[in-house]
Amino acid sequence: KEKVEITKEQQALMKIITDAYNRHQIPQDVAKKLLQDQYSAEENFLLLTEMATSQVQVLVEFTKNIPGFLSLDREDQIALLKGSAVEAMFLRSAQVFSRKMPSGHTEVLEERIRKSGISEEFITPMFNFYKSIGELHMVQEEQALLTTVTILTPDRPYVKDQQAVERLQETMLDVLRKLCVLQHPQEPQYFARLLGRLTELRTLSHYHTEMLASWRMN
Ligand SMILES: COc1ccc(-c2nc3ccccc3n2[C@H](C(=O)NC2CCCCC2)C2CCCCC2)c(OC)c1
Repeated sequence: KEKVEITKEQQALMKIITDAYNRHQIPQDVAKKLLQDQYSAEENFLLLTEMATSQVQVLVEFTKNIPGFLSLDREDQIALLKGSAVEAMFLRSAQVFSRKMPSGHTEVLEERIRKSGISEEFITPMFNFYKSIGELHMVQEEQALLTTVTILTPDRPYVKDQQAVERLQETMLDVLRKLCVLQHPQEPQYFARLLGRLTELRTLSHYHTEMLASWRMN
């Protein structure tokens, strides 16, 4: 049984990324807003666009703290941000949804989202994803690293130097793999499950444009 050990450098890398991830959170808590009041489909659509916009700004600030990201070709940095923004948004939504809340709150939040204006056909895949993320019970380091791995996807459209992105992503995957083994010793396939979520995330993100276009406005 190989002894898995996170090196000092990897520890430092994880701390930088996790601190940045926690620092760059959405200003106001959308879940609290949704739990407080019921909004019309139009108001919900507006809320979503506001949240998505502020999330993109947060994402840009977060990526500046990923060691090595700013050393990438400038245009590649933009291609990576554009290519991962929707996935990062759904990943953040899943984490918001899966957060521990007082009993009954998650059910209310789910109901508010189901009735928000999003069209029926997307509700099941979206909640399947949210629940599959929730079942992983990720620690914050894993959440931060998973978002980082998503951003550093080499095969985004228009990325020129894919090798450079691949090297960075490999660095993050190595830390994430070790962290998964140490955090979930009883579940050797946990890391594989985690990466499997990224495939589900990419599929869900393909629906994004249609989800917006089919928002039920009265
Ligand atoms: C494209 O279609 C959709 C549909 C639903 C969501 C969604 N899933 C959620 C799960 C937990 C809490 C909020 C959630 N949201 C919207 C929101 O505000 N998402 C924010 C995006 C940036 C990162 C923080 C979450 C809500 C939904 C209810 C109506 C108002 C917007 C969504 O988030 C991409 C996208």
